[in-house]
Amino acid sequence: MRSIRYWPLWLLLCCFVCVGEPIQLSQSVIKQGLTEHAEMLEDPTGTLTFHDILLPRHQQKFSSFRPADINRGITSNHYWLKFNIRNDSNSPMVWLLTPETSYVDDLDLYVEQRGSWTHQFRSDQQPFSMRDLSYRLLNFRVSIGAQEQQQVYLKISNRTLETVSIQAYVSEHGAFADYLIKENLLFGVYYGLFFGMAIFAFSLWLYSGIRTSPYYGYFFIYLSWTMLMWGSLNGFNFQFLWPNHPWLFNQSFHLIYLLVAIFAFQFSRHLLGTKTLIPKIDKLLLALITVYSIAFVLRLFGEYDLVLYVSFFSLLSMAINPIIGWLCYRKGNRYVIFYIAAWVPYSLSLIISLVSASSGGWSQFGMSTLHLTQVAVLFECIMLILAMLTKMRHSSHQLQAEAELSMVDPLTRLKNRRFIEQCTEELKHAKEQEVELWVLLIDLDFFKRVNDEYGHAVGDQILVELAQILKNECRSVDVAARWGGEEFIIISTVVNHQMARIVAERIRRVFASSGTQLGGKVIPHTLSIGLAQWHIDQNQKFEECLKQADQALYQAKQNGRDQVVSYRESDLYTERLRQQRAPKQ
Ligand SMILES: Nc1nc2c(ncn2[C@@H]2O[C@H](COP(=O)(O)OP(=O)(O)OP(=O)(O)O)[C@@H](O)[C@H]2O)c(=O)[nH]1
Repeated sequence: MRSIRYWPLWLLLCCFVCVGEPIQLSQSVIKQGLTEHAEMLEDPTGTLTFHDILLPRHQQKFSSFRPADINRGITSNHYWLKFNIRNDSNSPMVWLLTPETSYVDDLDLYVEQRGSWTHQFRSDQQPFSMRDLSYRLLNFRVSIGAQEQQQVYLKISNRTLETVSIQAYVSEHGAFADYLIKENLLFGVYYGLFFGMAIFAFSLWLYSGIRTSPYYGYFFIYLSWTMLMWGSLNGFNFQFLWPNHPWLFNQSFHLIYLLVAIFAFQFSRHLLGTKTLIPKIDKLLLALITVYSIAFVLRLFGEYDLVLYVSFFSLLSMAINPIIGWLCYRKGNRYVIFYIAAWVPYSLSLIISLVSASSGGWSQFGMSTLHLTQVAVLFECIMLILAMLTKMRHSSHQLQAEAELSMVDPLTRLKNRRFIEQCTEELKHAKEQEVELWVLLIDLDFFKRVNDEYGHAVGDQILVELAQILKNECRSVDVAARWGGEEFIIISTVVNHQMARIVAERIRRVFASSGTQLGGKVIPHTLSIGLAQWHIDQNQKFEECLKQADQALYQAKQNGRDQVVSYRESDLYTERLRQQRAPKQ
């Protein structure tokens, strides 16, 4: 009671107490920080009232507010700042006060105006519309007369544990309006880039197949939560997304941190393929994802303090991503280089921001390190997109190589049947090129005997030697392939039947004259060839032509082997054969 009785006296006294250099208000004052201008007092119990603060015993506890005092770590203590504002001009002015962070709970402003104190209260528990200025951060608007000095007390308090910055900024109202245009432009570009990347990632996800490239999906979700995280930290979520839901704004921070970490790890697992490359680390990531998911659910059930620490840890734990990238790089994942480049700056700035925010007095820069982290996250996302595109290119090369391999016969290294089936489609274009296409169906004579007599390995060797002869005798425009077993095929683009026969005869002759060496012995061998023209210009199907070549080959075998028979010579014979084999009516 005594203190209240004498408070006008204290008030008078306080007006003369020096609290550092007053802030000289002018049109160049934009976001003037309070360090070096203010004094501060910490109230660990949060019980001091404004009247208590005015008492000499509390006034004595005020100390100058230095940059190292800005970050208070994780706390729910209350803080008082006192400072003076002067308007030396001849006209009245309006000044604004804004805190450094969007997530401070309550602000009380006491301003001494012509001998009496006015009190204003702002809270992030109030709907956004209650703010003086439609601005992403809490704000006060105060008038000051010409040639006037005002003494100001600002109380900063949080209702729950939180990382606390007690920095606040003073701006001249008109100058702030100009500044706001630039700030909005900058944030517009910033979020525009994020939106662009999100749409790009989503499109790539749909384009590359939702199941085949899940990392695009995880990246898209990670990017979306990252955007929301910075939207919350900058205060835009409350301003634009849910202005009438302060509860949601306050609760969303830690939940979003957890979701960012969960999807960053899910994305990393799928992009890097940690499950196969580094299975132990993959299990660690899965364990972290599980812990963060549990924390997420606990917060939904109201657990606060534990989830707060887990959510900060979840952000911090993302700093292991460059190490994971490095481990995968060592295992041969070369496209990971962009992934590492993405995470190194982001991880470093994230560590600096989180450590300085959660351990008071460590940094001189308050929460301004968050700006650095915001730039780093933009760079990170660009690099991650490059990492994904590189992986996609890498995978398509791999697929191409696999596809090519699947069309090669492993024994002879010639193309195989699958290749012929595929390329006959493409060869249909030869129709316009006015060339004749000839199919040579080649079959070794009495090959079973060779296998039985000399063994399968020798049989294989003969097949390889024949393949080499086919490669040598074919031109680059022709296609030679192993059709299956001891049967080979050539599709040749020679000009006429005579030339086709010459090619076929040459193959037959070279093979017959070059017996296979086995020890000091030479194994003789021959082959037969069935030749048929593929009348592609008459829309003849390849299968039909193949049947004709097969009939010619059949006749070559019937005629005693080691010879070339063209379908034109054999057609009458095969027609007869077909009639003989046709079921009787
Ligand atoms: N060594 C080896 N033999 C093969 C391979 N593929 C098929 N063969 C053999 O080729 C032989 C083909 O025998 P057949 O179809 O009876 O024909 P052939 O003995 O050559 O008699 P004709 O064709 O009538 O002259 C079989 O013994 C198959 O085992 C292979 O990749 N390697």
